[in-house]
Amino acid sequence: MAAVASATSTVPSLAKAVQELATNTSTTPERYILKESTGGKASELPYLDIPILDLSLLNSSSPEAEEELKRLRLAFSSCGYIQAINHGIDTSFIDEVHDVTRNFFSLPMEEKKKYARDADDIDGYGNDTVFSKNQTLDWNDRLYLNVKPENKRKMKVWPENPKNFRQVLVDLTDKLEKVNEILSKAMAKSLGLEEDCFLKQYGENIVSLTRFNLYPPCPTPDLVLSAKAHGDPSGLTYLIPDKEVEGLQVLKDDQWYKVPIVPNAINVNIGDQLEIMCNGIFKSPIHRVATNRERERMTIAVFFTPDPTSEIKPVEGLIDEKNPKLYRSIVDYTGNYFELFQKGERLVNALKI
Ligand SMILES: O=C(O)CCC(=O)C(=O)O
Ligand SMILES: [Fe+2]
Repeated sequence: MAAVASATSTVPSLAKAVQELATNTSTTPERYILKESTGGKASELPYLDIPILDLSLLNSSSPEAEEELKRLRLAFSSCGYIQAINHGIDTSFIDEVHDVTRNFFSLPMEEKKKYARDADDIDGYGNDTVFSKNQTLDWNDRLYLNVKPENKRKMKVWPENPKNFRQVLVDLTDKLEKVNEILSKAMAKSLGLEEDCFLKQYGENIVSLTRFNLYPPCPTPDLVLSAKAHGDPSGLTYLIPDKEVEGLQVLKDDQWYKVPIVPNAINVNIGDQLEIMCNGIFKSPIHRVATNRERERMTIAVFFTPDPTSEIKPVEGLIDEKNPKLYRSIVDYTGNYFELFQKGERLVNALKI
């Protein structure tokens, strides 16, 4: 699920990867079975009409730029998601990202376990962090890596196999950081604000972490989720979706919707910290990941998050007599997020005034 945790697991991590459990195609271990219904079969849910935004226009002075900024504002304030196209990242590079992800997860288990996360850590290869005995677990294996700032990299869990893995991850982060700058400025402009106002709140050292997700087929898809409902604790989240297999679902007006796959698009969603900075104008969407009986799914989620020492608060320019401040300020949102998440609550809501 969500971006980051300073959480420590109170129960040792699972011995078996979901990938290993998935080789038993008839039963799902009890620990993964949801106690409440998912609200209907994934295949029967409607699609969410997520606006497709041309990022090359946002960054231009063309007459269409103004129109695209309006669409950006509308998208982020209604569903909290966009499908970003013309983002400046070549299809051949996205293919390379998919290839290194697939090649890593296809390695023999002993090889992958060389990069296993420690029980009390978040970085590395593993599965759902276990906090309590009755927690329902997510049907997912993941490789979680802090990339920025550089001194937060735990190189012992950075794969050296496939050979180009590390370089691809660093390049992906650099490319998306540029996109993040363009989008953060465009978001500010779309609200009539000074263009650096969100980026400033990221502070000295922007945090970037990547989560490589593997969602193996699941024998009981209607009873199991690959990621429980959550909002991301990030500023913005960039998801490189699987090219063929859907799974992401978004909650809007109390209804779950499927997110369609748009060729070459990157899904971008508002995280909780940007919702606070925007004083609630842009919404951090609740989303989850469904399982699939037949097909494996792989995604790559890149989170950009403010420096944990930076104070996050609603931007002054959005506050006046008619529009009061709606959230209290917070330092280290991410570090405070997980405690409430485990209780089924949201920190972003707890900060509401
Ligand atoms: O894989 C997906 O579709 C979404 C993953 C996600 O929501 C997350 O990693 O926070
Ligand atoms: Fe997420």
